[in-house]
Amino acid sequence: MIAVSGRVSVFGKAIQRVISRLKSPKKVVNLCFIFVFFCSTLLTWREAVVLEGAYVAGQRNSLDNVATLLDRQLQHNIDNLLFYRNAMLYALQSPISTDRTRKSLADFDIFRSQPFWQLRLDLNRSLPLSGVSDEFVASGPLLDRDEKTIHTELGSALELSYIMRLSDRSRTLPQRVFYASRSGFFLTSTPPPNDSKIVSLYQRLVVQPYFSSQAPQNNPNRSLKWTHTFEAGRSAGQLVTAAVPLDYNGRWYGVLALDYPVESLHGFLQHAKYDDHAGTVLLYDNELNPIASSVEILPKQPLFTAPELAQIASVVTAAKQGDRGELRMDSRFITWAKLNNYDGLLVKVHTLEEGVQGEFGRISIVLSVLWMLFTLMLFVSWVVIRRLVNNMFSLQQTLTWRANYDTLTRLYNRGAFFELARKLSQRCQQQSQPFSVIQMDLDLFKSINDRFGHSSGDKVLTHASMLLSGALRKSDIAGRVGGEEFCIVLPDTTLEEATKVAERIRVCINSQELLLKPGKMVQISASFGVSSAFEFNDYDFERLQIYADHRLYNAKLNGRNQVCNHD
Ligand SMILES: Nc1nc2c(ncn2[C@@H]2O[C@H](COP(=O)(O)OP(=O)(O)OP(=O)(O)O)[C@@H](O)[C@H]2O)c(=O)[nH]1
Repeated sequence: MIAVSGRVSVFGKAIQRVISRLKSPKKVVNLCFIFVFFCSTLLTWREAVVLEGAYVAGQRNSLDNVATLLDRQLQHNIDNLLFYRNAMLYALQSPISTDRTRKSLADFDIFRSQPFWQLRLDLNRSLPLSGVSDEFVASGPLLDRDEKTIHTELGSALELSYIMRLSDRSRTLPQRVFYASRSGFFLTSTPPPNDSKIVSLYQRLVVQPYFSSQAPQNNPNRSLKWTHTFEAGRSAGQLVTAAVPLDYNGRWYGVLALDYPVESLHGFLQHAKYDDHAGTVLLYDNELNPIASSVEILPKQPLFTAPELAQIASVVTAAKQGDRGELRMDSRFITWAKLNNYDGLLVKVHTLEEGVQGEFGRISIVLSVLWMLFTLMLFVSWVVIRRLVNNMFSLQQTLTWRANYDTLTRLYNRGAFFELARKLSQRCQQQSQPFSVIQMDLDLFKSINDRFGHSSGDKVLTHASMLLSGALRKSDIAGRVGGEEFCIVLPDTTLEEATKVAERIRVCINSQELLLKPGKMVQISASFGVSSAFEFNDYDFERLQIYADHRLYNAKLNGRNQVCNHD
């Protein structure tokens, strides 16, 4: 406790020392206000930093919610897709032969050369298999109707058609699931009627990149691949597809895939619940082509220019799946998230206008306004206090001046003059220098007052003191010691030199005529008494002043307007 109070007092003393060094109170006031301004700005800035952190976290959470929701949905669908592949693999491994499958396979053998055909086990509980002719298959470079495996594959697909029929259709993200076989048939969750469209449908399935990309030479890892049938500026008919190959016993049978129409992704983003509902969420593919967005109609101008997209790409290319991040782009705040179950990017763009309208924007505005108000108040109080301090300072200076000077003649008054004269005499004594005193009195001053009035007398006093000051060196000092009596001390000056100075002043005063009233010129004169320290071997100022006064009296007696330096 003692140590703490000791430290505080040391600190207080240090502050006092600094303040005492800053002699001007104006400087102290300026310093105090700068300190308060600096502290308030620092606090506001700290609040702004905290607020910004909360804003960034809010934006990140907002996008995270959408990313997690989309990821969960995609994960569920991909799990289903892999389940369908496993079901096909089990069926290929252990085919089930029932009357119905045998009948369907027999139908296939009958219809296989027709341009299109359809097999269905149970109208209510399974989906139809739709197929094309042997001739069509023979013409496709990736197609192959292998006689040894075709029946087993068809049987397995018929089994799958039961399972696919059971799948839940009430999904947040509408999609289509299908199996496209290299053997010239397909099974889809959105089956076509048994008509000529089957051929064009199958044709479309097997020419798309999601089919060809699953050929062993194109996908040696046999992994899931995402592909897009994408056309910039057009969303109708565009698809985002996840596809897995179906391989068994060294043969590539076909592709199991699910595709999302871009509209369904669009709808998903529009209805996804994210906290602030402000900003635009966009889904990009791995080449940063926009696929879907949370706004109904995207602005005609792309949201990002090519260099901005390149900037985003440079940040996200090194990122792994599931990574999140943010960056600032002019006035926009961009948050991005790489999805776990899709090799694309989810981006949220939050503009400055949206930010200002949001909660954080409002708090920031209030904070800025408060800071500005405080700064304004601080400035106003600074102006007022500075004015007060200025007034006090000039009042103090006036009082100090009045305490030391005579207001009429602007020479030292008696008290201040005697104090200074004493110090000067002591200094000269210490340095064994000569020291002289001149006592001066205006001649017949009373008659000037009587003839011309008191104010004219004042004018004469002012005039005489001005001539007196002008005749002195810098080291000499003069003071008004009585009504029309003046005293001058001259350090480092002998009696002879002082007498010369007195004579010079006398001549100066007497040589000029003074206009006291219109047409009334007067010539004034003064008498002088001079004494010096060497002469009396005495440096006591009061005594020297008395000697000089005595000699002044002699000068008056001898007829005035003269200098007397002896008794
Ligand atoms: N106008 C004016 N008169 C002053 C002031 N102080 C003193 N006096 C007047 O100065 C006069 C001094 O008169 P005296 O002491 O009789 O001396 P004198 O008339 O100068 O005559 P001698 O000294 O003998 O030459 C008085 O009448 C004072 O009233 C002042 O500040 N202003």
